[in-house]
Amino acid sequence: MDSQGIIAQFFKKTWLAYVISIVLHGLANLVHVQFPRVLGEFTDQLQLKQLTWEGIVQAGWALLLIGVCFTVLGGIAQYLVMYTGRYFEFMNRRRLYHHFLDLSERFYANHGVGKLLSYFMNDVTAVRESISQGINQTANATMLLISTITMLLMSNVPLYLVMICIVPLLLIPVIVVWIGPIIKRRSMKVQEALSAMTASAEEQFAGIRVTKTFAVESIMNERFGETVDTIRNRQLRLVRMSSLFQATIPFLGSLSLIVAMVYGGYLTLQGTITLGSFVALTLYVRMLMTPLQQLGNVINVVQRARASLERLNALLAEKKEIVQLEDAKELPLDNMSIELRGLSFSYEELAAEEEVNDEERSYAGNRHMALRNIALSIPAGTTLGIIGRTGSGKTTLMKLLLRLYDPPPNTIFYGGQDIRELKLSSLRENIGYVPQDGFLFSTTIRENIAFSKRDIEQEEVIEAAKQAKIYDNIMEFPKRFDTTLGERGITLSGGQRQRTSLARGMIKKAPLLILDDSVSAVDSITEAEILHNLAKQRKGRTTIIIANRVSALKQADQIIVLDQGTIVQQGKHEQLVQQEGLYRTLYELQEEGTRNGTRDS
Ligand SMILES: Nc1ncnc2c1ncn2[C@@H]1O[C@H](COP(=O)(O)OP(=O)(O)OP(=O)(O)O)[C@@H](O)[C@H]1O
Repeated sequence: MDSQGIIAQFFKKTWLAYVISIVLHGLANLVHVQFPRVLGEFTDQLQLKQLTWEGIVQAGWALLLIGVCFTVLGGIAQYLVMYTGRYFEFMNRRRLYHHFLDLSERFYANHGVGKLLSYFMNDVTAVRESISQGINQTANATMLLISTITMLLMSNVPLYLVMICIVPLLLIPVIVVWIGPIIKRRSMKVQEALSAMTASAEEQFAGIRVTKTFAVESIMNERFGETVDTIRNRQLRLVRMSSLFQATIPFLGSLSLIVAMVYGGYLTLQGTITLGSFVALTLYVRMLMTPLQQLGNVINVVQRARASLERLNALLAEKKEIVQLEDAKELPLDNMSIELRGLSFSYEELAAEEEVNDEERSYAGNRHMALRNIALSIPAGTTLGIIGRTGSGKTTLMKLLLRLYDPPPNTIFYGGQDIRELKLSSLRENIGYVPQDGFLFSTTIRENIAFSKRDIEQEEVIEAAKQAKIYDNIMEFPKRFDTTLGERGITLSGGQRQRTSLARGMIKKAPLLILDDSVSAVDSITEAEILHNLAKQRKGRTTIIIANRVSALKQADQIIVLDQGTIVQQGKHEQLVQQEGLYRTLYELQEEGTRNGTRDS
């Protein structure tokens, strides 16, 4: 999307409001520029001693009428633009959120939440301000400029005097061209610093417990202070430039006024122009200063907003990494067998498709492979167990099965169909995935469990809670299933959170269920009960269980052992414990641990 993208779409919807507002601004200013004319005529009549009491009252009413009309028309025009500006925020925050939902796992792995919040808050607001203020003030200032100059030319003031008075104003475009880009650059730096601060604040709040338990408040305070200092320094640099710019424009206006006073005064003394013309001239030149100041302000704000607009457009131009084919197919639910053929994967993006130099190419060749040449068949309705050291690629394999990252073509098949040819919604709706760190939303327990099926019967929610062995805990909470979690409610323990998340996965009764180390935080007895319930519920359905404890995998139809992204052992529990290797080592260590634990107690 080009940099006009956001703005063009917005004006397409709101142009009428802006047209009305500009017309109203025009009318308001046409009325406003009558002010010097009325005063000029008043002065002439006063000097010629032709002024009567009725004349004074009439001039008073005329000025009052001018003031009221200007206020009402200008006020409505301003309201319209401000109102529409708020609509800009609403429209684009929704649009950004929609776009965020489309972005890939890789994008989120590389961008902190704080940074993304900054787009929502700071950048959208900066653009909105520039649109609202920009349009209001530009419309107002342009109309006032045009009408003031027209009135000046139509007045009795000689043309050469008008031309001499406005010479200093001709310097304005030169200054705009010089300072404008500097303001934009400095603004971009401020937005980046704000973004860094939001990201840092988000991280600091998320890690506040670690900070406190390690008693490193002062270090974190200093670290956060640095981000705030950066903002201050950059903002000061921006403010210095903006102020210089904004002060220069009225200064040039004042120069015009000085020329009008000195030269106009001289011509009045000489009798070349009347006193009324002199008053009108000085008032008109004074009147020119307001629109000039407004235009200076607009240019300032617009330059700042351009920096934000560029950031927003760059974000909106961020492409979806996972793309669904036009003729994508449904997941073959009648055959949920899974086949992995020579699957290798690295998180580092493929540089080969882009123009790269030799050094980068050799780096691409040496990419760290999270998975290497995985070949595996999981017949429909069976249970696969996966075990392996930390960082061996277990979660990566699951993310590829969900197509959160794109696997290479012809490497993952569901029922004989390449995963890349399947509809994303069909794939993900039919897979229940219980991740390691079961994130729960700040809503009720019921809504967390029934996350994918909001209108499901309460009995099913209860059944899922019982199967995941969280039911008894829930019944102890004051509002049971209606208990609110998170910020506004209670905090669950790690084990309770994990089991609630497990219930959320189990209630889906999906053709494929993946448990990614989902029972690690429960004791062995509860683990055995959960696995028993799971085996009953999942009979005839494909299930993948990743675990660090051998005990969780004993019943699996087949088990694979991953090490550094490769399958190093494969078979049933009974076979693997007979073989020399990682599985037996883990088994023996864990059995010994259990025996020691039992003896000690
Ligand atoms: N988003 C990512 N970007 C880059 N590298 C990643 C990313 N996620 C994981 N990795 C790397 O890929 C490798 C495999 O990670 P993975 O999370 O699949 O391991 P795992 O077996 O699930 O580990 P654990 O048991 O500790 O959860 C590791 O070397 C890890 O550092």
